[in-house]
Amino acid sequence: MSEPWPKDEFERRLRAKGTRYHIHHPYHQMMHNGECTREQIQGWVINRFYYQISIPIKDANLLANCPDPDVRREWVQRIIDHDGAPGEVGGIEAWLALGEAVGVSRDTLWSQEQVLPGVRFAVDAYVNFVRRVPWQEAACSSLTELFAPEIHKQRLTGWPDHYPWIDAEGLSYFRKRLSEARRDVEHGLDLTLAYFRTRADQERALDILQFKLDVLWTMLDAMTMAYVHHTPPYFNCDEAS
Ligand SMILES: O=C(O)c1cc(C(=O)O)c2c(n1)C(=O)C(=O)c1cc(C(=O)O)[nH]c1-2
Repeated sequence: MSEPWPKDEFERRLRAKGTRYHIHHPYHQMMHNGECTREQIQGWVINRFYYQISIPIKDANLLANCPDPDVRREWVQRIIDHDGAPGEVGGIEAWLALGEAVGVSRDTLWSQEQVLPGVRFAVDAYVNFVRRVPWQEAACSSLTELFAPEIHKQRLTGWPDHYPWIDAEGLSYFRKRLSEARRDVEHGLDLTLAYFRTRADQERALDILQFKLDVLWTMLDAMTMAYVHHTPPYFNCDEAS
């Protein structure tokens, strides 16, 4: 059997997975290059809302499987980050404001009527994965956040120039996530480096991270089919045909 990688090499291999992050997906590149139509931006915001509201449910499932109070005390902050607290706007509320800034009402977002089947399947696969695996594997699956600060930064710097019709106030979600993602990923990475010790474990961790990268990538594939190629099934397609 192969020797385990030293921690720094294991971490390097996890970080190397960034080449498969959805920042490189053509839909994301279009968005970043200012090539998206209003409908394509709106479609992304509508579909990503399903991810946003599923994240706290995913984290509640991890907590439900975790017997360690120290980990739970730290992890529960992720739910509060999204749901908010007295005097503190949460991520879900910030995403609703993003919706309004791009011309999508709160009711439309909450209705989930325009969530594409492929997006729903991908997000549900993530929540169900976390529900059924040991909590340490669930923690590892959050590590795509290693690569998230860069993508949030890109939006904060690029969108005001490319999409002046979007009220800049609406971008506060991305600002908020910059610091939260950095903190979360430190915790998630420490847990992962400590738990996955044998070479087989470490390879399993890389597979888990790849699964999560695939979730994010697949969401954008579904959006590409609907909003770039106008391929059914998507919201309104009956009327369009
Ligand atoms: O906008 C993005 O590209 C992006 C990516 C990710 C990610 O990498 O999973 C998350 C988020 N945003 C995000 O806002 C967020 O709250 C979040 C939580 C998690 C997670 O897996 O627990 N990922 C992400």
